[in-house]
Amino acid sequence: MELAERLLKGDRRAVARLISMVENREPEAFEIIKKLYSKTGNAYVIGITGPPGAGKSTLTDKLVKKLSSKGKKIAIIAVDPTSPFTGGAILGDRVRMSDLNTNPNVFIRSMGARGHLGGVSKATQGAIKILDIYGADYIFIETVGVGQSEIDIVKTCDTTVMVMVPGLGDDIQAIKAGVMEIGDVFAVNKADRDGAKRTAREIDMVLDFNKSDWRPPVELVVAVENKGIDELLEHIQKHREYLESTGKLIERRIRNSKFELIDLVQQKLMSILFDKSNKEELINKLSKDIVDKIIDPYTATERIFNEIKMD
Ligand SMILES: Nc1nc2c(ncn2[C@@H]2O[C@H](COP(=O)(O)OP(=O)(O)OP(=O)(O)O)[C@@H](O)[C@H]2O)c(=O)[nH]1
Repeated sequence: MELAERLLKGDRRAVARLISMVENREPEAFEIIKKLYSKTGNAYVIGITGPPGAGKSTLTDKLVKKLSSKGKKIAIIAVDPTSPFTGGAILGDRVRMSDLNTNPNVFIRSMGARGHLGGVSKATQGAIKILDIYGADYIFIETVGVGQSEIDIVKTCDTTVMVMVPGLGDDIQAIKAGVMEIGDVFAVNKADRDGAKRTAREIDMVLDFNKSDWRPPVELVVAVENKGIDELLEHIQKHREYLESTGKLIERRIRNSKFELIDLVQQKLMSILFDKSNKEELINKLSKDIVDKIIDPYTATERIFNEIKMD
C-alpha cells in the first residue's frame, strides 16, 4: 500500500517513516503532504516549554494520559534543538520507560537539530502536518531550553504552556519579556518544593503588565503526583475556547503560517544559493573582491540577485 494511503488509514509506521522523510527533506514526503493538505486543521497543537529539568516530560506524560483516557488520539513531538540526534535517540530512557509508549492512541517522536538554518522548526512543522492528517486530536510539542529555537517552535502552536519551577522566581524579572510573552498558560511545577507560591506570585506580577484580553493563568502543579493536571487541562481548554470564540485561533494560525511561509521561502533561497546552481563560488569570489575593494557589499548583493533572476 502506498505511504499516503497508509497514513490516511492511521498506520503509525507510515507516520514515523514520513516524519523521517521530512527531516531528510525527501521530496516524496512533501508531495504526500501537498496531496493530503486539505485533511489538516483538526489537530490542536499544544507547546510545552520551559527551562531544562522543569519537568516538561513528566507533565506532558500526565496531561497525555488524561486526554488519552478520554479516548483522544495524541501525538508528542519532543524537540531538542541542541541535539543532533533524532528518531528516539534524545528522549532515551525517559520515553522508553514511559508506558505511553505502548498506548496505541499515543504516538511519540523525538526530533533533533538535523540539518542547519533552523532545520528543527521546519521539520517540526512538516511533522505536525503529517500527524494532523494521521488524525491526531492533540499534538504536544515539547521543547528543551529557553532560546531562540524554542521561541521559533512556539510559532507552530495554538496554546503554549510555560513550565516553571520554584526558585526560578528570583530570576523571573530577568527572564526576557519575549519569553514570558509566549506563555498562554503557566505551570509552576514541583510545587511540592518550597517557594512554589512565591514563584507563582512573581509570575503573576510580571503578567500584570500583560495588556492582552487573555490573562494567562498560573497553576501550581506536582507532575510526579498527578496534582494540578486536571486544572492545567482546564486552563488549556479555556484558552482554546477563548481563541475559538474570538476568532483569534484563525488569527494565530495565519500568523504561524506566515512565519512558516517566510521560513520556506528563505530555505528555498538558500538552496538556490548553495545547493543547486552553486552560487557559492560566486559568493566566495565576491567576498574576496569586497576585501580587495573591487566591489562593495551592496553591489555584490545586487549581482547575486541578478544571477538568481537569470536562472
Ligand atoms: N519534586 C518533584 N520533582 C519532579 C516533579 N516533576 C518532575 N520532577 C522530576 O524532575 C526531573 C526532571 O523531570 P523531566 O520531566 O525529565 O524534566 P524536563 O523538563 O522534561 O527535562 P529536560 O527535557 O531535560 O528539559 C525528574 O527527575 C522528575 O522526576 C514534581 O512535580 N516534583
